[in-house]
Formats: sequence, structure tokens, C-alpha cells
Amino acid sequence: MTPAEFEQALRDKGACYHIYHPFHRAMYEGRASREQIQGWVANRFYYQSRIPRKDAAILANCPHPEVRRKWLQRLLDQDGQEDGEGGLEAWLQLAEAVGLSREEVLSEEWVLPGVRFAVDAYLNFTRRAHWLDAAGSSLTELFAPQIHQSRLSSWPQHYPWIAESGYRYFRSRLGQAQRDVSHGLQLVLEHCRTQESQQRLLNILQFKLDILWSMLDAMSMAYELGRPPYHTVSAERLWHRGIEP
Ligand SMILES: O=C(O)c1cc(C(=O)O)c2c(n1)C(=O)C(=O)c1cc(C(=O)O)[nH]c1-2
Repeated sequence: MTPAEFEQALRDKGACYHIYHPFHRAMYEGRASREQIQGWVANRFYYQSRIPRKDAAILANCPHPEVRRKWLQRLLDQDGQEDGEGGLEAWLQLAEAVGLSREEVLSEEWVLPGVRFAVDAYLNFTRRAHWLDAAGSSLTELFAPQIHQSRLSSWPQHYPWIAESGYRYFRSRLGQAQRDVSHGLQLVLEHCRTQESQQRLLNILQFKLDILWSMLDAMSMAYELGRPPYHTVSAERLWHRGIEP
């Protein structure tokens, strides 16, 4: 494929983006309960918290200073320059805006095993993969501005109980995601010139789409169907809290 055709093939993968998952649809169509929104926010914090760690893994594996210099910005976007700044802090403010405490989100007690396994698969992939493959896996961000905008456009009207301070994260990502995407796209369009490398990258993008979709499948089971893990034996959150090395 020419670079333009390859870019189009990558963009076509947007058909599988999690914006089309029924759990997401329910959220922006105003059909989500308070507990469903809280569950999503608390579980998604686990994804957010692993983003700077996967970007650090990409930096660690990348031998090119000019790529690292630009990629570094992603870490700072999430971690901020100081305490109280950055995307992770903004997500914690979203958590508070939907009625969760920081402590319960940080404790990861809400994080469903299926969500944890999906997110861990992403982080572990980026640790082991060639830096370009790992960088390519971030390209679901091609489709992210639309999803952040869909929340900004619909949530305030459907969920007036969510405090306005919660929306800062989505707003800040609109511009940041565009910038990340133009850098990520430039890298893959420059380096993937053969059919084999292009197909490989399309498969990697599908892997990442699978991760995002699978996270929402786990949340659907728990918060839509009322079938969280072990529901047949206990109403408590019995699942493990993660095993850090
Ligand atoms: O809210 C979303 O639906 C959504 C999706 C994605 C994505 O497509 O991976 C990211 C984000 N948000 C996001 O906020 C973010 O910082 C981010 C970084 C990355 C990445 O893979 O490097 N994806 C995403």
C-alpha cells in the first residue's frame, strides 16, 4: 500500500473502536446507571494508570533520541510536571465528580480481573515488543478525540449529578490525542513500507482494539448483567488486587 492507502487502512479499523460497544453506547445515550458510570470510571483508572508505564517501556526500548524526545511528552501529559497536575490527577477528579473517593480508586478494589488482564496484556506487550510495534499499538488514539467529544457533548445533559470538575480530563485529551496521533502516524507511515510490515501493524492495532473491547465486556458482565466474578458464591469483591513484581 502507498502511505496514503496504509493510513486509510489504519483509519478503517475505527469500525471496531470501543465507541460502538453497547456499554459505551449506553453511557453516551444516557442509559447508564450511577453504578455503571462509577464502575467504568474506577476500572478505566487502571488503564490510565498503566499508560505512562507503557510509554516508559517504549522509551526504554527505543534507540532513537529524536523519537524519545517527542514520546516523553506522553509521560508528562499523564503524570504532570508536579503533584496535583496531569491526566491521572484529572481522572481522579473525574472519579470524585462521579461520587467515588480517591482512595477506593487507588486501592484498585473495583478493578475487575478481566479489565486487569486486558490492560496488563497491553503493558506487557509494549515491554517486550520492538519499539515501533509498541508505538503502533497506541494508534487507537486516532479514534479517541471523537469518543472524548461524545462524552463532553452528552454526559452533562444526561447525568446532571456529575460535577463539572469531572470533565477536565476529556477536554484536555482532545488536543493531546491529536498531537500524539500525528507523531505516531508519522512514525508508522515512515517505517512500514512493505506489505508484511503493514499487515503486521494492522494486526497490532486490532490487538489493541481487542483490549479496549474486552475491558468493556468485563464491565458489561459486572455492571449490566449483574454477573461480576464469583457472583454465584459471594456479593463481595473477592478477586485479587494485582501482583506487582
Ligand atoms: O477514553 C477513551 O476511550 C480512550 C481511549 C484510548 C485509546 O484508544 O487507547 C486512550 C484514551 N482514552 C486516553 O485517554 C489516553 O490517554 C490514551 C493513551 C493511549 C495509548 O494507547 O497510548 N490510548 C488512550
